[in-house]
Amino acid sequence: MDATADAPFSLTTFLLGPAGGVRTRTVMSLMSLLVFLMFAVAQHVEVQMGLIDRQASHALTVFGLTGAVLFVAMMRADLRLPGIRDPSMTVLQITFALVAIAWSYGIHGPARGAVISIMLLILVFGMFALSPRESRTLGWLGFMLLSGVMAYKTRTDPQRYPPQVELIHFGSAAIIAAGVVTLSSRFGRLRTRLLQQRADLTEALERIHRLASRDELTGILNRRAMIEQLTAQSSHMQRGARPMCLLVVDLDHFKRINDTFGHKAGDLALQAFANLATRTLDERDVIGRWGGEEFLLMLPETSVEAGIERTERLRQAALRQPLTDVHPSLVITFSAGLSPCRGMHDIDAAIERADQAMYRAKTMGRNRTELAPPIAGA
Ligand SMILES: Nc1nc2c(ncn2[C@@H]2O[C@H](COP(=O)(O)OP(=O)(O)OP(=O)(O)O)[C@@H](O)[C@H]2O)c(=O)[nH]1
Repeated sequence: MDATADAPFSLTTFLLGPAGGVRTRTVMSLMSLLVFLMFAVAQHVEVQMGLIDRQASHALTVFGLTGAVLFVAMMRADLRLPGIRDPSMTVLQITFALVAIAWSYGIHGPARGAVISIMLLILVFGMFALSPRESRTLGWLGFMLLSGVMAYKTRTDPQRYPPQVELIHFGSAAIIAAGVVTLSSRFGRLRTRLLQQRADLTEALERIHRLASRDELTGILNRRAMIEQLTAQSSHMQRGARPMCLLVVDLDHFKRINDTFGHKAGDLALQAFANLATRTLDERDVIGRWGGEEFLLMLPETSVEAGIERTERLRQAALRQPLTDVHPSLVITFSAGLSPCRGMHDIDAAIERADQAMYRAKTMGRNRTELAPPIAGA
């Protein structure tokens, strides 16, 4: 491999352009220039063998090589022609090649049969880059150009292009054109189906990811995704991030809401609380549904004092926002337990401490926050 390929002012970059689209297109156009060069050599040999007229061959060679060099220059300069969106100008390049092929047919005399198969090759290559409509149009264009040259030559040079032979060649060209048209339609359908399948697959993967990480009712993280977040944050702590606080929140007398207003109202209350917490807490805070009417909140890089202050903010916000959709005076309150978490090894223990503090808040009358007792030896 060329070690200088991507260096800022390397020869490769100078000649072929920066790595990426421009370089790929330049290399492709260089390859078609190479094909035109090979044709020029082949024609030269045919001239030597007396099969082609020297002047006619010369004119075609100049036409082919000039065009191919121009395409290389346009690709290298990333030049866009007005009205052509495709930076490779595939339609234009193939049209140019088809004109050269038809011209070549007109000068090749006895060796002209081979020219028809080269037209097929060009059209089949085009199918991979073009839309079915473009492929079909170019298929017909190639056929028309060849037929035009055949008709012209049978009139002007019937000795070398006898009508009977040209009829057979015309039939071959017609079969090729019909084949290209049919194949391009099938190929187009296949491509559309593949694109659709890819879009479906991407959507299904996104859905699976959502289902695997989100709580279906509230849309916040589920327990599994919450554990992942806790693990990620504690590894940040290992790399020097400040300690985090964990908060266990349990909605008060939730059974009563269900029993009084129905299960659907209970669901609404859970959604309302999840929304409120997401809106009220800091952007970096993460909330997950831990189970039933219990939530776990992770407050990264947060001191105990700041954690208490944030929990209080949430509690006050809940008091100010009655669940009017269910009942005008229905207010959700919660009991919470807060505990600092010292790292990866402390996650389970910190959740347990916060849980116990939350139960203490329940026994102390609910609608309050309790702090877990300091950790022995910390
Ligand atoms: N509507 C609804 N209810 C749920 C859901 N998950 C759990 N619950 C209900 O939440 C209630 C929890 O009741 P309890 O554990 O007795 O607690 P509580 O009534 O909140 O009382 P305290 O926690 O002591 O304040 C039960 O009635 C569960 O059925 C849910 O997804 N939707």
